[in-house]
Amino acid sequence: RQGIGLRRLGSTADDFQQDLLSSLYYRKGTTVESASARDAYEALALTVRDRLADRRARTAAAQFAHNPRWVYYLSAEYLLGAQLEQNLLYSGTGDLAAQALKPLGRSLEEIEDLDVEPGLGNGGLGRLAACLIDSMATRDIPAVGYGIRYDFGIFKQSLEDGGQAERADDWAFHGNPWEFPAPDDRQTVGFYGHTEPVPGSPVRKRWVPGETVLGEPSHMLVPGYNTETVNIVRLWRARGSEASFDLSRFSAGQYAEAVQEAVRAENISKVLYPDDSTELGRELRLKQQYFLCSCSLRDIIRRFRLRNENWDDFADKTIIQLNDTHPTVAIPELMRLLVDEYELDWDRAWSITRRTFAYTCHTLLPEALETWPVHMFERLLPRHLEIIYLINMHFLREVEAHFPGDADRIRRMSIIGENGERRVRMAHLAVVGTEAVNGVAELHSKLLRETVLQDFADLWPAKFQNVTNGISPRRFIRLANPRLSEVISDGLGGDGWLNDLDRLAELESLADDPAFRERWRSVKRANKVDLAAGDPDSLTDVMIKRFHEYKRQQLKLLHVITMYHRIRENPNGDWIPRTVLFAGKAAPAYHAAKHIIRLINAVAATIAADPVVAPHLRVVFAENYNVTLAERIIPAADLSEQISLAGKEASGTGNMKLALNGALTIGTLDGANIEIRAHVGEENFFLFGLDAFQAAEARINGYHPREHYERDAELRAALDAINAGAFGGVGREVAESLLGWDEYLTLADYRSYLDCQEEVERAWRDRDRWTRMSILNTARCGFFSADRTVADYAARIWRVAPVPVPRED
Ligand SMILES: CCc1ccc([C@H](C)CC(=O)N[C@@H]2O[C@H](CO)[C@@H](O)[C@H](O)[C@H]2O)cc1
Repeated sequence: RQGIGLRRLGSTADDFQQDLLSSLYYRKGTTVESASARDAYEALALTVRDRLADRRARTAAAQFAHNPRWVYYLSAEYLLGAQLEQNLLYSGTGDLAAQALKPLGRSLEEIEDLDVEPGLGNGGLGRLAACLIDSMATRDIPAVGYGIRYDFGIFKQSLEDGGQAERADDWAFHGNPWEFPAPDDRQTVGFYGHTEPVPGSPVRKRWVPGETVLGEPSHMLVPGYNTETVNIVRLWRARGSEASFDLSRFSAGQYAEAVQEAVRAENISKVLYPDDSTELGRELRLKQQYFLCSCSLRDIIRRFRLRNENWDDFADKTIIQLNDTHPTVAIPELMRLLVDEYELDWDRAWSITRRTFAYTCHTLLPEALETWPVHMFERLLPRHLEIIYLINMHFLREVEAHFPGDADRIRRMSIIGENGERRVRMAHLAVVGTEAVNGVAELHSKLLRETVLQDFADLWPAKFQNVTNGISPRRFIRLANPRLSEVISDGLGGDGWLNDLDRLAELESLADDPAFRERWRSVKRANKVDLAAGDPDSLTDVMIKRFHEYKRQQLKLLHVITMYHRIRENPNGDWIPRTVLFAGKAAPAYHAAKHIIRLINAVAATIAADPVVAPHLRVVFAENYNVTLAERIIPAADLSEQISLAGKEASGTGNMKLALNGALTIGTLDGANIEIRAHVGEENFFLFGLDAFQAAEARINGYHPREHYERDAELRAALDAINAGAFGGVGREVAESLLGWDEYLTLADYRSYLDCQEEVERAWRDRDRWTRMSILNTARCGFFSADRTVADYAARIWRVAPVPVPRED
């Protein structure tokens, strides 16, 4: 195929205008006169997409020619956020777009409101995946993200009489102009069925699936910032096979039966599971995980064989990062493909497989570590269970060799859990089948080595690493906070810092400049006016994250109730006006978390209705927290609540986003809080509470939450008020669990937290001190760029180097 030259897309305002009109006429089939707002949005999206596709073509050619080691990021979740603003920024066409929309009588703001965000994730893990693929492109690393194109993303949250209500999120109801369907790259995926021996081969088997579905990919462009590279994220959607529509049944009037096979197939990618910490063990979820892995591995092998024919080069040309245990079944799937379909012998296949995969663990919660019943595996993936047994057999021999006669260790480390129902321990399989295992913050990685995965760290110490999370500065300060970005670019002479976030350190000297501090304060105030959550001069105290008892939104609530009591007891006190803003979703089946949401809204209503307290204190619950809302709240925050029980939050990434935007953190020594405090300086961080070791000790030495209730009058008053029904009779379940087991030592940390909040108020009263601390937080957050995170993965785990993409072909 000879490369015929494509006429390059012009870069002038007129070129852009012409391209927008041609998209409107030829791709939307309408005219300027009759174009709807959505027509204008889609025409604009296609015009911007073309410019990125131009770079994509050159990227694909350069990367293909280089035949590098490819990074494949396998994730069941991606929280990509809204695309238009990002792609306007990354294509440098923001002003051209605003200009070109004028003749259509449309403004960019109006059009941007039509840009939905694909909510294909729950929280931290999904957003991290999006930040990392953004940084891989920005760092010119050849990479592909693989995921699932759920028809329905994370549910839409609304409040109904103070409680969370969920509605299906049909995110692509109006279509998605940012994706390229690629039906030619469809893959066939099998389920159920049985295996048959292959004559003459002791190991190979023939799997006869009982059911097959098609996996159809569509990809979205992942542009790098200030570079030519444009990578892709490929999302798989399940379809019934061509023959899945049963015409005879249809013509017999059995309409449902006629389409049932297709419906069954499509159900696989129908909806994202909304749990972010408790595995429900649903078979459909395992089906989703295998569907993702089988489609992606076949696509990866197809790409490998385009440039390579020797299987022994596979691991040198491929590194697959497993985003938590959710895609771990990819390990036995690659073994199945290499042994059963490509007829490699077991040991050769295993050495390739182990060198191909790496695993990132994102949690410490035992209930979040996935295990699947052996009987479910046997039914759904019979061949994979056989392969897992073989992997386990070889592995336990290795354990036996290292720790002869240590039966208990064998039982603890086995991939198959035998206590009670036999279950496949996916984290064990992930550690055994990969060459690198990492946690997502120093403390988390240390606790992984010393607790949940200690046995494995004893056996393979070199395998365990840490790669502290990071965030995309393009989305979470440049796009979210243009005012602050402008102040920074003025101070640093241009926006180079967006590709080199450590340059923020140059701001430190400006912290002593009163004029700069004044500008800094006015930006924060303007962002608070935009957010309109409350009095822009009040201390905006923000807690935005998924609801979970370990994150301790309940502790923030006890502080609010105590403030409420204090103000009522001393109405004329010199109170600092404070706006407490909560946002976040609870997994629909997580009732304890939903009780906390209900109590927050009841307390908010009680305070709002109280003429004595309302002038000083306001509680707001912002509905339907997602990436777009985060981009609105973070720039307006003064105080960042990172108050999880030490040892429970693997890292956190919201903490990084808030600190980068000049919010001061009140937090425990948990996850990345520790590293944030180390970078911004202890004097610029409000620390409280037990550390991870003390928390573990407290539980071991017998923890009695009632003792704190008895001992602390303000705490007792807060809990008694809840139990007395002071807040619309809501919240008794919350008080009960705190006075009962209090799993996350909320009462133990209450007093230290309250004292720390007084420290916060003392600092707030000194505006210059607060503003200096805020500037220094931003200046010292360079480390938390996802570009640094990706550079760490590339150097220490992926062992890949950037592949530059030429500006012109
Ligand atoms: C099986 C159900 C399930 C689903 C998702 C998860 C995720 C691992 C939960 C998650 O999002 N973890 C968060 O990952 C972030 C990115 O590394 C960290 O910053 C957060 O601390 C961690 O809670 C666990 C269990």
